[in-house]
Amino acid sequence: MALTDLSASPSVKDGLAIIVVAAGSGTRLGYGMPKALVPLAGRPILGIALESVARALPSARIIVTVPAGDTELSAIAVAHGAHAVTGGATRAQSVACALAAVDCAATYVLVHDAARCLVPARVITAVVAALAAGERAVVPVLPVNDTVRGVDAQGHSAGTVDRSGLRAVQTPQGFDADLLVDVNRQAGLLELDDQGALTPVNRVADPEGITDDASLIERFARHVPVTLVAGHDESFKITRPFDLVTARAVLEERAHRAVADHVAD
Ligand SMILES: Nc1ccn([C@@H]2O[C@H](COP(=O)(O)OP(=O)(O)OP(=O)(O)O)[C@@H](O)[C@H]2O)c(=O)n1
Ligand SMILES: C[C@](O)(CO)[C@H](O)COP(=O)(O)O
Repeated sequence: MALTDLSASPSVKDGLAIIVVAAGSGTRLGYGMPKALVPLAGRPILGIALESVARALPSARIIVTVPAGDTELSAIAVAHGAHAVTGGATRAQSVACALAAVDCAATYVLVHDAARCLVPARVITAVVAALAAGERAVVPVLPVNDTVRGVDAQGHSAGTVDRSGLRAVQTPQGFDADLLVDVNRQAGLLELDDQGALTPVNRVADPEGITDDASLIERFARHVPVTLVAGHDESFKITRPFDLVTARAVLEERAHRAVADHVAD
């Protein structure tokens, strides 16, 4: 399918920056290296994530967060035309580090997990299209597939939760750039230094309950609606070892499809 390069459209061009957060340690994956460096079908997760982003947004500026002291992920970022910055102790702090490095010309900022490296282009373009249409905070979501149950302090069931009103949240999440900077400042994740430049604040912990970027909007800019768009099964986050099995299967399926499409042409 030919995709329109939304990042080259007059309303979006020059104004779109995408932050790819890759500074996590990957503890739950258990490879003893940053998750974004773990190979998937012979290529590091970060490289695959950056290719997914570039397929949808060939003209966008990309900022990648990397762990302190890293050289390998930075080299991958630079090889893909992105800019690498050292991230923070938590995901939210890493986003703040990247925001401080986004130049002030940005109108829109997308924040994407490197760990969701197989995100289809159509999800990214749906987020950008919603921003270009005037939405200020956009989140891709999926319905919840399983029955969801609460647990009490003893570990017993506290009853079934009505999942018809629940959605599982993915990335990239898209924002009006000024709004995202503003809520990061209100949350104490960013501040202005003596020269008036945005600087990340080293914190012991994140503000409570802030697990994604849109939570900051809901906490600190309640008047701004968070718009939901359709996510995708293939945007799942590689978190535990079994997710690598799924990711390999997705890549194999895509390779088969590409061969079949080529033969049919
Ligand atoms: N200090 C951090 C923590 C996380 N991330 C990024 O945020 C995304 C989602 O985080 P998660 O899946 O929790 O990654 P890790 O923190 O690496 O995983 P774990 O909790 O298992 O260590 C990942 O792309 C990760 O690299 C980041 O940039 N900086
Ligand atoms: C931001 C996120 O991908 C939304 O689902 C997710 O919350 C990040 O993962 P974490 O395990 O909560 O750090």
